[in-house]
Amino acid sequence: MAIESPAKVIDGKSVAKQIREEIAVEISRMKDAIGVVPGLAVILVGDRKDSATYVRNKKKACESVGINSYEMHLPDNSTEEEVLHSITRFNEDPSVHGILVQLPLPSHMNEEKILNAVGIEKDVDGFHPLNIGRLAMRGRDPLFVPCTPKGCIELLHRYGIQIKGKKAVVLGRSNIVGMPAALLLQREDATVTIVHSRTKNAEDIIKQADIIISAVGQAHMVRGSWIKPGAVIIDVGINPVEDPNSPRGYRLVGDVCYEEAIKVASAVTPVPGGVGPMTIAMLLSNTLSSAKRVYNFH
Ligand SMILES: NC(=O)C1=CN([C@@H]2O[C@H](COP(=O)(O)OP(=O)(O)OC[C@H]3O[C@@H](n4cnc5c(N)ncnc54)[C@H](OP(=O)(O)O)[C@@H]3O)[C@@H](O)[C@H]2O)C=CC1
Ligand SMILES: Nc1nc(=O)c2c([nH]1)NC[C@@H]1CN(c3ccc(C(=O)N[C@@H](CCC(=O)O)C(=O)O)cc3)C=[N+]21
Repeated sequence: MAIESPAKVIDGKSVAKQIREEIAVEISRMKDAIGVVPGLAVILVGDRKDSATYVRNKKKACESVGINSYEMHLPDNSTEEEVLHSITRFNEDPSVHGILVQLPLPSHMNEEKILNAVGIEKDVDGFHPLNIGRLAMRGRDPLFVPCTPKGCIELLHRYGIQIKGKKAVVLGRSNIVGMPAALLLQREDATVTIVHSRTKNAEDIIKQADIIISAVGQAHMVRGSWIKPGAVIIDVGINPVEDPNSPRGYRLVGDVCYEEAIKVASAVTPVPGGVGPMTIAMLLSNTLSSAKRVYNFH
């Protein structure tokens, strides 16, 4: 009987902690040398509970590494002009090096118009079309790479997983995760296929992948039988499922059926504790590089 080698858990939580420690060292080095402390501004519109939690976590993470954080909380019924006004203020404020507009915005707002207003040199989310355009072009470099896809690639690098020449499948094509993740994998010389809601035979395509990055937002969609033995799985999905045994009444699971995947794959990220903490670590990293760029400090 063949002995299955157990899949390796890709521990995003501990890698993120290590990255935060590296960032903290850099921040104190910069403060000592030139007296500058990086600043991140977060704009939150409305009262979505999940968004409020994310914003709180980002603030805590800033504090833990020594980044100044500024928060603008606007009510759900604010006008687009009010949001644009806060963005302009932060664009002009020299103590702010990164601006993040928490998504989703209330449905009456034009997301494109609002995200375009963030100065590209402070766009630490990497959502500005000019940043995405540069990410897509050969020989060009964006000022900032979107945090979640960057966190996925960073996990692969830190676990010594080769990307070059590999077959990668990305599930999902959103502007904030799937599409930039596919662009990044391609820049790393993977051969990339994107699966979305209109894809036929998704299972067959996924089964060929050496590397899977999943960002569809469908609990447990990817089953163990869809995975090639030895594949590496980065599960971005964060999906609440009912769980009467959990104090909140629900728990979070990924897009991939973890219990099945761990038996087939060579490495898997858990949810929670995988990509989520990396997203926040990359946001801190982008904010630090933004401040370094302003002062030409290396
Ligand atoms: N860990 C982290 O840091 C982060 C996690 N997330 C999580 O990642 C997930 C995806 O987020 P986001 O990209 O914003 O989501 P979106 O809803 O914007 O995009 C989902 C994508 O998945 C595709 N899709 C949906 N259902 C299926 C299906 N059954 N088969 C194949 N493709 C499908 C959609 O296809 P189509 O384009 O055809 O509609 C779309 O491209 C969510 O669970 C979210 O909570 C998001 C951001 C950060
Ligand atoms: N402008 C903008 N930028 C974003 O980057 C952005 C956004 N809007 N809107 C929402 C999504 C979602 N997102 C997450 C970040 C961290 C965790 C995270 O840290 N999760 C933990 C814990 C989750 C928990 O327990 O609640 C984990 O997976 O271990 C999750 C999700 C960033 N997003």
